[in-house]
Amino acid sequence: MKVLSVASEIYPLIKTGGLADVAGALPLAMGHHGVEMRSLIPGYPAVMKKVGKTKKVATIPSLFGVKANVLFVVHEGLELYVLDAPAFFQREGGPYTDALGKDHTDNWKRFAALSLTAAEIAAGLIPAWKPDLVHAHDWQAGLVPVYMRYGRAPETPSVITVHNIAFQGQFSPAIFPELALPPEAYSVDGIEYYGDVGYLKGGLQMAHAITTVSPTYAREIHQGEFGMGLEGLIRARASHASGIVNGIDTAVWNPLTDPMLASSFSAKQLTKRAANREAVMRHFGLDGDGPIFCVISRLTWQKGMDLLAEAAGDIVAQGGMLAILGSGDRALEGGLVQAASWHKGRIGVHIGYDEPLSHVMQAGSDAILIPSRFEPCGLTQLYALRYGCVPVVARTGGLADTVIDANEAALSAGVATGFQFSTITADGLRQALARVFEVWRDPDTWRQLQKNGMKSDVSWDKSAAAYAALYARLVSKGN
Ligand SMILES: Nc1ncnc2c1ncn2[C@@H]1O[C@H](COP(=O)(O)OP(=O)(O)O[C@H]2O[C@H](CO)[C@@H](O)[C@H](O)[C@H]2O)[C@@H](O)[C@H]1O
Repeated sequence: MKVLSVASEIYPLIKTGGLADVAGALPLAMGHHGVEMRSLIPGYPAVMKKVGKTKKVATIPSLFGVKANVLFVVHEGLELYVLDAPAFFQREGGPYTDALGKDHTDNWKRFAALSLTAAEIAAGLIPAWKPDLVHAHDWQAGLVPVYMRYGRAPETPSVITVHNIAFQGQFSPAIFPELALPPEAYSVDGIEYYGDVGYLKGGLQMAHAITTVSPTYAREIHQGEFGMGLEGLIRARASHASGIVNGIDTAVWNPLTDPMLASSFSAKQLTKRAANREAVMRHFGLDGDGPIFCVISRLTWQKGMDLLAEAAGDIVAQGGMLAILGSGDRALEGGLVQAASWHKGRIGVHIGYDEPLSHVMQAGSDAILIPSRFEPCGLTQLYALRYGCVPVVARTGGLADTVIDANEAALSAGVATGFQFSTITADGLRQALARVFEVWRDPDTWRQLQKNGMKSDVSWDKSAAAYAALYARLVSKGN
């Protein structure tokens, strides 16, 4: 079966968050399930530079008024169609923002262009490779099912995956006439969304199936608190929606072979984590001998980083250390930097994005803190499990589905892998930290937690099989 995946970022070419990891790992995992998955991605400068020599497979003379080519290349096992439309994608800055971090004002057009190209590929733009199904990710690809339904591929099944329903791609209705859609598309059954145009809304309405990245989040978004305005639509389409938990690329994230580590290790040689611990301490200027808690995150309200700032002093008071890597909200960044200046040698902050450092932190820290208010799946707890770094997580979304809390029952059954807390407040986090310190003081139990985590199946195997079954069902139905 041929499946076209459409995403606005893909590891290892361009990444701002977890979407890239999933978009980069899923195609490789699907290969083991008889699915030939190719990915359509925008030709940002970083992508064009890294892929090197490409082959032109299609030309679109006027894509919203600009000339575009579709290029094909195989990069690190990924079969890629790159949308080379310099007017849209050859820009300074990130995939969505300019060099100053401001959203491009024409993002609606840039990602409509990506989506329309995907629909054209579904309709046969590249005769040698016509997909049996198209899988769109997040709002940036939200219009893919819309263009397919209203265009020339209404029969080809489509799936949309929601990685975070908080990001919806909501734009002024003034853009509608420029989207090259028929007038009836601007309706409650189409892309109209509270008087605006909603890209994710349109995708959720039109896709043949909806998935999100964990079973718990799939249930949570039925409620207003989590659905963020889309809960009614999610409920109406519940019979077409499901949750499939993310896996991770266990070849990239392998503590035995990871070239980014100071020292490789396995569950049998946990003492070899020590060199990584030293590297973390050096990088963050830490000098204690208690447990190291790490945070690798966007520094935002979603991720509970204000709660972390409130509870940081408690970690130090109990003899722990804290290493924070992230960027995001300026006020939250400032609060954490200030905590570090108050607790020199105990709290270290690195504002920025650093992939190799994130690997070393997972390999050298004792625990990772993830106090998210909501978390569709979460990947850092999965990397942590694999690297013997014990996850301490809020009980929400995929965090609830992937970490087994170290309560008495789970500890005595020998299955606990981390700590969960359900009151997602600074006090809830403090209480969890008290439990963490208690177990930390018992090295045998702590080691057992690490080993259980390292044994957990965080690979794509099961989830790729679930996607393969979903694709097969949709394709065999005729849609
Ligand atoms: N400063 C930094 N330096 C280096 N690496 C950093 C970093 N900050 C974050 N990262 C990395 O970026 C990724 C973030 O993954 P998350 O699962 O937290 O996803 P995110 O919230 O971006 O995406 C959404 O999509 C994913 C994928 O479906 C869901 O898991 C998640 O719940 C949802 O919110 C991880 O690989 C992490 O290591």
